[in-house]
Amino acid sequence: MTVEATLQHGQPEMTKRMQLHAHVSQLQDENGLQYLEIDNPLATGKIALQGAHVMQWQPKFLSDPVLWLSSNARYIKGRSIRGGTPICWPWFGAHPTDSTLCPHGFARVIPWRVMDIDATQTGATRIILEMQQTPEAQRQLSYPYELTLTITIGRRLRIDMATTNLAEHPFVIGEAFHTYFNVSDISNIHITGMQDCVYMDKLLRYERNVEHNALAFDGKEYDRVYVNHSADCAIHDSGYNRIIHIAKSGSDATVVWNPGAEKAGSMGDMGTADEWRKTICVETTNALDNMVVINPGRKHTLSAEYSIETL
Ligand SMILES: O=P(O)(O)OC[C@H]1O[C@H](O)[C@H](O)[C@@H](O)[C@@H]1O
Repeated sequence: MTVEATLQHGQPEMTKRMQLHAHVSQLQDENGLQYLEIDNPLATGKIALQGAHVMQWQPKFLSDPVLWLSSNARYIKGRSIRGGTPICWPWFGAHPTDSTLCPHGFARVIPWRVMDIDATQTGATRIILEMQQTPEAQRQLSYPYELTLTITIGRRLRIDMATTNLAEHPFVIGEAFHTYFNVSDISNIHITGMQDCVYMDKLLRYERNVEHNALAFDGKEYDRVYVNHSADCAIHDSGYNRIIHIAKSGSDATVVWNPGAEKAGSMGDMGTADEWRKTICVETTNALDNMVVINPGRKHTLSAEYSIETL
């Protein structure tokens, strides 16, 4: 299959498969990209090693996936996959001084390597990945650091990203789990946990306002950064009769984004027709007012845990 055909159909063909653990296989696609497929008694999941990108997670007690994955996502070296949980690191949004560098940082398009796989006491699968120090990564950030991601796939999905400063000076990072949740329809949901919080509206030149209500969506683009927001939040979905709970730590901002019809239509990888209506990004973040300073020899961890309550 050619790259063009891959773009059109959204799902690349797998050419190699290798069992790494009782519940984990490693696959390689026709473009040379590697993936992990997880199937344990509690859940199934899929991770792209480019970007340490959780593409799919579905607890076995649920009939609908929790993460949204675009039907025309691109599976190409150096491109981020549209859907799942892209990792934004070491900056969020545009690079502060160099607009030629990858938006949301390079960690989402660099290959990561598997460091360890084990099973937890509850039967979940825990996978530890480390970002590779490729020339492309070094070109964009020259000082020494270590970046690891621990992904735990079970009835809950937990992601912990640890940044260790190996340099002799402090450094500052922006970061996020840019998670695309699967919802029945954007008009069926509301999000709680942001009431009384200050947000910066990216669509109004970062104007600040206070959020008074639960968040609701009318199909127009929505792009807000809730600053100084370290509380948990929840997506209430009256169509799927479920609540997605988002618990977090090491995060002082939350971004909520949906492109709306017009922008989705211009993006090229947001799926066909109204697929954009089936997702909302709720991003566990440190950005803008809440970037993180990491001192030499210190480690900072960003964590999110997603769980589902059926109604
Ligand atoms: O297209 P991407 O680089 O993945 O970014 C997609 C979106 O990510 C975030 O949520 C930002 O707040 C948006 O401004 C941006 O459009």
